Amino acid sequence: MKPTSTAITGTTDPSKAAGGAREEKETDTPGGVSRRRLLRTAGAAGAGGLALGAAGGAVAAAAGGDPAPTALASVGATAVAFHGPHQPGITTPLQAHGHLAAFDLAPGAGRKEAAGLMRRWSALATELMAGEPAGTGDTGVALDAGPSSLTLTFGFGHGFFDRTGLTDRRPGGLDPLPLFSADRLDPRRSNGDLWVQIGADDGLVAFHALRAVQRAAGDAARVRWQMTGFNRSPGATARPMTTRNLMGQVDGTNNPRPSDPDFTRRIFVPPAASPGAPDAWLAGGSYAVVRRIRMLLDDWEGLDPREQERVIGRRRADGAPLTGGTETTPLDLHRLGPDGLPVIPANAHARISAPEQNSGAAMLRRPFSYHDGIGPDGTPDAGLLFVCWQADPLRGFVPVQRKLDRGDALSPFVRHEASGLFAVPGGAGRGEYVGQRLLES
Ligand SMILES: C=CC1=C(C)c2cc3[nH]c(cc4nc(cc5[nH]c(cc1n2)c(C)c5CCC(=O)O)C(CCC(=O)O)=C4C)c(C)c3C=C
Ligand SMILES: [Fe+2]
Repeated sequence: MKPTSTAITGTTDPSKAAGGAREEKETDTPGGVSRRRLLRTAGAAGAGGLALGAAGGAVAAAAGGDPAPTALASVGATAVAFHGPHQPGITTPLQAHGHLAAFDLAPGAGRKEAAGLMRRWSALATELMAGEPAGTGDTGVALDAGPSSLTLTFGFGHGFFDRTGLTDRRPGGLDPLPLFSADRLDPRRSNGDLWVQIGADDGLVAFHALRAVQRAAGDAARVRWQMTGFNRSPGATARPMTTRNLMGQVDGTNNPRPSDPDFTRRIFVPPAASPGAPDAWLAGGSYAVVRRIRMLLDDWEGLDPREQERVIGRRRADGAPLTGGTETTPLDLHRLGPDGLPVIPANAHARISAPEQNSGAAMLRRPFSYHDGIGPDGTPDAGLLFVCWQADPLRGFVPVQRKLDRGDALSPFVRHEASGLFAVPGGAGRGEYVGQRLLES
């Protein structure tokens, strides 16, 4: 099916918005329409503010001809840049579809094979994120679609450094996370030598990228685990909103914002004190903590909605604090109710996890919901693929989770089932691959 669109809002890539100033080769779809041309059409329409009717393609088809290519909807046309100071997929707005995958280097594979793999994956990410096919052997799954905000993000786990003979370059932030008392972790679905996060606003584009990543791994690495998640689709709500999780809560309100003065310091690894420091290669990178957190939805949904709100400390309808205001009003942690007790309970999740309760510890939460079917007892295997980003896990996830583990009102309704910690290198410059500064040092 050819893409049609109802409105075009342009892309995040100025070269596309300008109507295809880029030089890459064009590739033909089976219908004879170049994907490159489709993207250019979208960009040109976006630049001119043109709105196209969804019926356009249907009219052409009814006339018996091959329908003229029409511009992609803005959802499909939006492209995220792969090259830059930081990898994509960290500050990129949440996408509707996500895949997380961990790989282990294959027996016998070492630094040379790891470097080759990162070179291949970086080239692949550059193509796919621009809406290009994955080289000559493309599977065709995404042929009709634009980049759809696709991002690919790559990280290294603890074992990667031993396997590649780079143990002395392993950053301290990769020391294993402590085991928390409520953890019920499955080691087969935890950690891994390499980690890939894929996000896109189209399910086929996301799957296509996952499959291409797996194929490009070749003999160098094997999938250790893979998880699939989702978020709200762009355009599903009347106005852009913070997404909801599967408990129905507005989730992500009090995230650090790129406009915050301390955002970069909190989320990205600073330049090393000396160029020879073991983790100098990680400057501009970040650490991702990944947790598969199952929600015990039957228990949660059995709770009175007012009790649900006290568990979090925010209203379910709009995410506003129980102390009043709107979603973005700060929590008033000191306000007492007529009973003399805090309006936001002492064990409310938002209170316990707030930076002011944790010596300023903060992280950028960027999760996907997941649903992996319904068990024989009727229980949904559903919850949150919790992904959070920070410059140092010991000043982000760890102290907050330690505190949540001791007395979070949400704990009886969730179960941490898998965990991963990955060092995510800074972004690649043009002609560079992700991790090159480590692997070729
Ligand atoms: C260790 C870190 C955290 C885990 C694990 C975690 C799990 C988790 N959270 C929710 C739902 C909500 N969390 C909210 C806020 C919030 N959560 C964390 C940290 C972890 N959450 C932080 C740092 C914050 C921000 C606190 C603040 O500054 O106010 C909220 C409120 C809305 C918001 O700010 O996003 C909700 C809702 C679930 C369901 C969950 C595990 C499944
Ligand atoms: Fe939370």
